[in-house]
Amino acid sequence: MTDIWNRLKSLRKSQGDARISGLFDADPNRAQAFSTEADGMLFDWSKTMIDAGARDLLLDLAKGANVEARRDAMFAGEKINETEGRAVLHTALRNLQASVTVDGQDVMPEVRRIHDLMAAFANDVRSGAFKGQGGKITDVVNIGIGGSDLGPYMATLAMAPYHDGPRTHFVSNVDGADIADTLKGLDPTTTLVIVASKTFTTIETMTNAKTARDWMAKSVSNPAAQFAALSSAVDKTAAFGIDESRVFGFEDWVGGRYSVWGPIGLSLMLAIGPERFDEFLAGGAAMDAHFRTAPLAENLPVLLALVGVWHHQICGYPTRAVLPYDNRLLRLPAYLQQLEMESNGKRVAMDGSDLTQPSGPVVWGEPGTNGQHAFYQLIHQGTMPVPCEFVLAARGHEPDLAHHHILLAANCLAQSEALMRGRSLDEARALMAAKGLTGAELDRQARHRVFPGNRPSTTLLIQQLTPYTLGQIVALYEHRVFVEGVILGINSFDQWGVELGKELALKVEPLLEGKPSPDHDPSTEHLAQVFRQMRG
Ligand SMILES: O=P(O)(O)OC[C@H]1O[C@H](O)[C@H](O)[C@@H](O)[C@@H]1O
Repeated sequence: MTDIWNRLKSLRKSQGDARISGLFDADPNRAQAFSTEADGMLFDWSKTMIDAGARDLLLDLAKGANVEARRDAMFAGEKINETEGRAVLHTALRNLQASVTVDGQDVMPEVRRIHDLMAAFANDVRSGAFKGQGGKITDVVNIGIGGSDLGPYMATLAMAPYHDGPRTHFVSNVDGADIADTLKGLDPTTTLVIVASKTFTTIETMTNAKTARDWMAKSVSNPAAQFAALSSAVDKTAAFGIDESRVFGFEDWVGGRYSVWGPIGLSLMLAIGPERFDEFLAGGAAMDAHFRTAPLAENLPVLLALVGVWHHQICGYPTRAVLPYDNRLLRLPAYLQQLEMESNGKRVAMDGSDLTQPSGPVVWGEPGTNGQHAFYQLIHQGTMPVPCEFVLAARGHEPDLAHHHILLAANCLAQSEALMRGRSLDEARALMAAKGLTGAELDRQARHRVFPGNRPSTTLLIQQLTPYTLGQIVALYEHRVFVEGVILGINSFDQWGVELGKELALKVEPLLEGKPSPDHDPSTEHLAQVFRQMRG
């Protein structure tokens, strides 16, 4: 492995100032050769500095890290999450016909049973067979945070054209503003509250759940009857008073940020109905099948991961931007931030040794075209390249607004072209000369208008954003994160890095209330003191 890493780094060095556009000049077939199609999607990774030599070495890296064996171990239910002693089987939630054993036990009958219970409940809510104390459920509030919020929230926004159920709302932040703003205007007698928490101990979620119960108790005699719970700690849900008929459980082998496929997806299922939800699962399952069977060189998650490794670990670009040209994928970047950074933002390898390569990159983004009018300035002319990952659907959902869609798509393609091509000093000078400038002023103005170009990007092109293609996209990114983690030797399925802050929050709370709380640093003590003064 060390040898392959070194060869990749020297290959990159040897590229010097070579330009991506030069790769196209050298290989007229590059656009096709560095585009990969699978199950109706196209991943174009030609606008990068990965040439045939780099591609082969990157594939060697994947082989050397035993990506295929680790993948098979994951699907087989082996306990690949070694620091928590758990299997990693979110894939089982979307492959309902599969047979999967954990500790020698077939887990699928229970997965199917819960799936069917959820579907029956969703149908009852949607039809009005399950009622609130004031009649048919009109609104659903999902209370959860992290993986118990980001997945269903992202997917529910993405699937807006398919909504034919109750309105859905999401509360995550412990900031009372979140729940106050959400509940304002809702009718407690026709609202269903879903408490989504894998552990059912997360303080933000429990605090919000109690506030929602108090809110409901002012209007209905039995608030708990309008609550449902999604959790892998089903014993704790009873203490909250939620009847077990509305408790949908899952096992600890479903990680929080991988949990949208099962009970945590209930709000999505309520919004679009169980049949559409199953199409979402089918899209994920199709990506699983592709990931398990396609050769590495044609395997979309593997290629996405290799492009990621190339840009971050080899080229040293610290971040990557995810830029969906699809307004309904508004929350995809936030969702991917958790998926990628919580999974691969780690400094030690599975065996506890220091990582020999940088951990995963910072991931960020916004939908296009909005980002163009905000931060693309830096992407085009800042000193640090930002690899961009564009996502685009060929068709929108508004036939009457097809001209909007063409304009949207034109912007997406134009951005990746501009990033690669840039604008030379000569071109900028010609522009300024055409405006009548001359001499030093022409030079000065021209320099501001130079675009260095040679900035890498990839484009994921899908036909249309449907439940099925959304499932494909989410599973694609999940497996990409997995492959990157395997290549880096990381356990992508724990998140110890979130613990310390949670622990300290419990100790800071008394400090803010002026109660004794030892062992804080002077800055924290001072901030708490001023905070108390400001509160009056
Ligand atoms: O679903 P819960 O148990 O409430 O957890 C919610 C979230 O909080 C934790 O701190 C983790 O960082 C996340 O991975 C998790 O998704």
